[in-house]
Amino acid sequence: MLQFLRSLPKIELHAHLNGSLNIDSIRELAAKVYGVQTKEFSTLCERFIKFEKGAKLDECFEKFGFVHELTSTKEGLEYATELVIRDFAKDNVIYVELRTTPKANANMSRRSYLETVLGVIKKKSDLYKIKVKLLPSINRAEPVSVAEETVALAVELAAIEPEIIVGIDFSGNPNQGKFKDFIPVLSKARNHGLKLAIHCAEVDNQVEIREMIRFGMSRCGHGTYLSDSGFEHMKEENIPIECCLTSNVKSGTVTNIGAHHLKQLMTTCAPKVLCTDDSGVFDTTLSNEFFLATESFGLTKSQCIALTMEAVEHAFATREEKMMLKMQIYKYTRLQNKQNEP
Ligand SMILES: CNc1ncnc2c1ncn2[C@@H]1O[C@H](COP(=O)(O)O)[C@@H](O)[C@H]1O
Ligand SMILES: [Zn+2]
Repeated sequence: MLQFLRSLPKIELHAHLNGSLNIDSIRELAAKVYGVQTKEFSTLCERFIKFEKGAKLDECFEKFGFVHELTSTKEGLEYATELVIRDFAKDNVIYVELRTTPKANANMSRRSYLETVLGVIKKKSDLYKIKVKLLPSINRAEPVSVAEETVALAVELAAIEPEIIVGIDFSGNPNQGKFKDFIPVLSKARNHGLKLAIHCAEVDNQVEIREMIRFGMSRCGHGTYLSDSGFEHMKEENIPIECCLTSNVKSGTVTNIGAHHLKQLMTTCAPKVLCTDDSGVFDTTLSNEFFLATESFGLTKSQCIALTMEAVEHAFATREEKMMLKMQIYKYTRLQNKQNEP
């Protein structure tokens, strides 16, 4: 099964750039760009992917600082972006939507941050035979003024690269910031044609969940604490829940894999996609997330293929791109069927 899942051409719709750098790539990045190969660094790397039982979501957010240091220079960010693209491609992901929060520091403005990531996507996608889109992220823990700058940049750059910048991600620590404050800036993004992927119901805040549902979104990140009527609403509106199994379990928002809402989404035939969230921090791959789903919920190979096709449907891609992706998946499944013929 694992071999089948690794070779299956896959679609990744929920991946944070800085969270997707796996431990080997972090070491590679540190060595190549900064020449770091000390023992202390190795200890930091090991601590990075270690989660104590009963970890809290807040602890995850402290981990990002480690990678953010390594991507705080243009060179570091460039190489990190390439490594993340390479690693998804290695796992046979044929289409990935990367999301990332533009950060300003002494080395880069938010504009140059986004332009740097965009530049690498343009230069490297063909090399790794993977289609890459970019969703600039709004970090809800930061002031609204930062979100306004991010959306203004996204709108401007999307006009130049409409095939790459296709939406906005609303993320960050759900225990910080108020969704309501971001409604005007998110509306602006939507009015300019950008799709919205919103982290919604990652924690149990029913007032905010209702505000988000009322506002609307193209895709829902996590959806863990949606009420029954919330789940129904998402189904009626054909809004998929981006399910991130390992992320939810390791960060403690879901008590154990068996309790994950993917099970309910499967039984009710509600729209859903399987994603990694932060494959580096949570030490996983998309193949691994599928494998977990097969082990925990008994998903068959054909259900995994159907889930992949469903992800194509919900991708922020053009009709032509979706056709191409479906063809690639179909080709693989036909080959599999042939090989299994007696
Ligand atoms: C675990 N669940 C999650 N919930 C909410 N936001 C998350 C997240 N995982 C990651 N991020 C958001 O993505 C950033 C890292 O990637 P970038 O620096 O933007 O590339 C985090 O700092 C956080 O803002
Ligand atoms: Zn996320």
